[in-house]
Amino acid sequence: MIETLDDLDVDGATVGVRVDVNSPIADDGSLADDARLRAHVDTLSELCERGARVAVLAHQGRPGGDEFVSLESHAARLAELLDRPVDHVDATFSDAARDAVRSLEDGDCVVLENTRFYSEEYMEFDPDRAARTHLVTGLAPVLDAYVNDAFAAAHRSQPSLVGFPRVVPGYAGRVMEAELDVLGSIEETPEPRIYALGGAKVSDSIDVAWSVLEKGLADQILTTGVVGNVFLIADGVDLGDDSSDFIYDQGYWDEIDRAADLLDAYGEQIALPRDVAVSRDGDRHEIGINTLPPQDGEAAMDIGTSTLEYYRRLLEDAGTVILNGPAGVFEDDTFAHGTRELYEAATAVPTSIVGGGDTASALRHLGVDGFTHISTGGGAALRMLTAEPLPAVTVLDDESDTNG
Ligand SMILES: Nc1ncnc2c1ncn2[C@@H]1O[C@H](COP(=O)(O)OP(=O)(O)OP(=O)(O)O)[C@@H](O)[C@H]1O
Ligand SMILES: O=C(O)[C@H](O)COP(=O)(O)O
Repeated sequence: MIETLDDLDVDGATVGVRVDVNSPIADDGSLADDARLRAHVDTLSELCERGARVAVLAHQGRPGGDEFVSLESHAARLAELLDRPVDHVDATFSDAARDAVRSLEDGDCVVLENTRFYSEEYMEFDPDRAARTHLVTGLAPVLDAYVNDAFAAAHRSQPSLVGFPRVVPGYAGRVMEAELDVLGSIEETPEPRIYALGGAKVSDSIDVAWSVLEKGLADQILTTGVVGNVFLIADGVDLGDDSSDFIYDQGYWDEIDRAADLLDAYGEQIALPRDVAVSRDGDRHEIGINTLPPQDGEAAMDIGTSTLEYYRRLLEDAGTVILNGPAGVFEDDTFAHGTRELYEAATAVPTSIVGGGDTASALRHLGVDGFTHISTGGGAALRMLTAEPLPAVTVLDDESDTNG
């Protein structure tokens, strides 16, 4: 049983709080979206109000990427959201970091620097080895407790996620608790259970499809987005050179064979698009599967109206729907229709769960709400939706008996 903030004697304790505020970054280096920061406000406010001294740990971006930046602007935004001063220190486990943490008063909060500025944090370790990294051995001596609220990163076994609970009593924060409550009991959600898999991460979606069909978790899979296009090609549909080239360029050509194997094994449970939308003379133009391929220069950018009608009918009988990935290129208004309508229809299902950080921001952008649960996690949510354990959760669970 994982311990939560309810089990933590907070008053005057110095608490390291791992959050996931990995966010889109604008060209000028500022935060382009604060949704992930907002998600952690409850945990951080509660700890500060209960008198903890809070040291926030987080990563941002990946080494070498455009979004690999300091957490300075995250700290400034957190100060606004928490309505209290939040300092930023440009160190994570050095003397400067320890001094900043030691000088906290009850209710104070400091954001330490991007954990991934240190190479070990971008490696995966087992928890014992992670506990011996510089990050953990450097910072743990000034912490009385460790709270993991970073559900969206819990599929990574990186030091700041799995190392601390080995050496400091570990607890789940409020985001982690809520996510585990919903996603940890997928098997108990009402049946029939439909998984709607779209977006562009084709290999991840095929992994999920295999796993949930094999385990009997899914009664039906609805395919959309690039995932749907790959399944159509696997089923022998000629989507034309533009869609095929796109799939090839994205490195997903081999996935067509995996999709074909899946169709052989579970074809009756996998629904494929019945039409697609392309851009013709600057307008949306829908083409039925039987009249494909499209003209040169036309790629399948969205599911069409017949597909939506078909999928809506299937959703009418569902007890649970689990959605991941947009149904089309939702960033372009012309092709946002499929995503908006499919997700809208899903809100009428008794239990509707959305996995995926990018999907969540798409829904905000499209103004669709009313789901039972929208996960803060992308990869982490996908892994839980297949009922697979997350390393950062497993270690909290393993250590909970030894918490003081
Ligand atoms: N038919 C299509 N052709 C090309 N791109 C598409 C198509 N359908 C969807 N996409 C693209 O897929 C992208 C989103 O896919 P992705 O798999 O990253 O979503 P996600 O699951 O929400 O991500 P995350 O798991 O990070 O939350 C969008 O940028 C969208 O434009
Ligand atoms: O955005 C995410 O999915 C998490 O923050 C994990 O980031 P990563 O995929 O770079 O490890």
